[in-house]
Amino acid sequence: MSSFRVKGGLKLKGEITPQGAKNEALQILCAVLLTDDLVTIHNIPNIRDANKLIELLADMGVKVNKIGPDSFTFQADDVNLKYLETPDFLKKASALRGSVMILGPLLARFGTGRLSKPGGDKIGRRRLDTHFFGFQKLGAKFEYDAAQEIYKIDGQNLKGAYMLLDEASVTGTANIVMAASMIEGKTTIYNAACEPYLQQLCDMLNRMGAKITGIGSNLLHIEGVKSLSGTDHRLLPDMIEIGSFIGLAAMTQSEITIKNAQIDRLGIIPDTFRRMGIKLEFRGDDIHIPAQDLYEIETFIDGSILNISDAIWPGFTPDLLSIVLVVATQAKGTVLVHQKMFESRLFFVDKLIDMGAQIILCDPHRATVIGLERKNRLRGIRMTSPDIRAGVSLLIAALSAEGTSIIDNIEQIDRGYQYIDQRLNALGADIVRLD
Ligand SMILES: CC(=O)N[C@H]1[C@@H](OP(=O)(O)OP(=O)(O)OC[C@H]2O[C@@H](n3ccc(=O)[nH]c3=O)[C@H](O)[C@@H]2O)O[C@H](CO)[C@@H](O)[C@@H]1O
Ligand SMILES: C=C(OP(=O)(O)O)C(=O)O
Repeated sequence: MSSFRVKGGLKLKGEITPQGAKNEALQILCAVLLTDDLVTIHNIPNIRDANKLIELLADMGVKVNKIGPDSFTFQADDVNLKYLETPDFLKKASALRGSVMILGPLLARFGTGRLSKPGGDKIGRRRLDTHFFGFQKLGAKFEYDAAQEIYKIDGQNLKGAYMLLDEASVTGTANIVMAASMIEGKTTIYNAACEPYLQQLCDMLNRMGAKITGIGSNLLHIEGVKSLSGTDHRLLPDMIEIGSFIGLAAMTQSEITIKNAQIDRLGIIPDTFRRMGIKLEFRGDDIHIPAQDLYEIETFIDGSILNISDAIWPGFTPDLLSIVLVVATQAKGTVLVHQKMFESRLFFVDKLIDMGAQIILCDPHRATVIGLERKNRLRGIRMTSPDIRAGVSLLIAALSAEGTSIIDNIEQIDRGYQYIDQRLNALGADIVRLD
């Protein structure tokens, strides 16, 4: 288990370029299984989850070649389906959440798929029902071996169908879209997730020869095709990393410019930080955050306390609520953070309270933060990172705190933020990795 030693209280300054998007990478990497042609992907972040998925694909027989610092080619022309039965596959697949999206491509292309319970953050119940409901609608047979925790999915001659998803699951929609793109007939998915990463996946599949319309909406139409061909794809900048850097700049009173942020794909994220009183300036496609002594959280029009909650896209992503929460600890004003999707994502506030923050955890889903207005600094402490986004929030808290903090279990942070210590140190932070 590795740790970060973080010296607090330093102001950062400079430019930072966001990495390629983690959650897009996981969808796009799985899509390489849909064709025996060459697929080239650029801007792949060097993070644990992407690397583990690339390794898994290689173990399945996909030919993987690194052709640039963040560019890879993939060719799935000789997939070893027998490998799916091995304990090695089941162990590796369960190490990350994104591996679940190999099922759709495997089903469409080979009529079969196997997976052990996928990993990812322990941030509450993370059911997969929507994925299997969708596959079943297409005619697949689903079996869950509870003793071994293995999901089995089989189905030759699948046929397109109409389906109304029980929830707009992000990875579920990606999985069903990939399965439906290469089977007979027309599939309609209503209540589909529609976030930018899914739009990117659908655009990529269309470039490969798929026929998907309704992209960007919650009603997708997919006309199945017989085969898909190779393509070239570039991942978007990671919007969660961008939000994290906005929060970091505000908390540490730093002047930071986030380069090439693809602002048009960030949805409601910039305005949500603006509601917290953080000044953001768009300079072309860069986001400039000036050093701010104090930021004041808005109230609602009637004067009542601001409530920031997550919602499916185009609502505010749940992955940035932990950042919002930590940023609020030094603001002027009060905010109610309501994490509707996940029931275990707010427990990390006890660490912020130990650091001196004023937070009332109302219940597992809601926390009220009363900003300290910088009258008191947070204090550096030793703490453990429970999940990827709480981990980065604790890192932001530690960077703004008085004294030194140790953050343990930083493998969680490494899951989704590439070279975060080196990149922030280049802006003037003092973070030491202790192995
Ligand atoms: C690898 C990946 O891409 N992970 C992301 C993906 O996870 P993932 O695809 O696993 O998340 P889902 O969209 O399936 O659902 C997330 C949670 O929200 C609940 N839910 C979902 C939809 C809905 O309409 N109502 C509802 O309550 C689900 O029951 C579940 O507990 O999307 C999540 C929601 O944006 C993000 O937090 C994850 O970072
Ligand atoms: C929860 C997240 O990731 P995963 O779905 O991979 O656990 C996240 O990226 O915030």
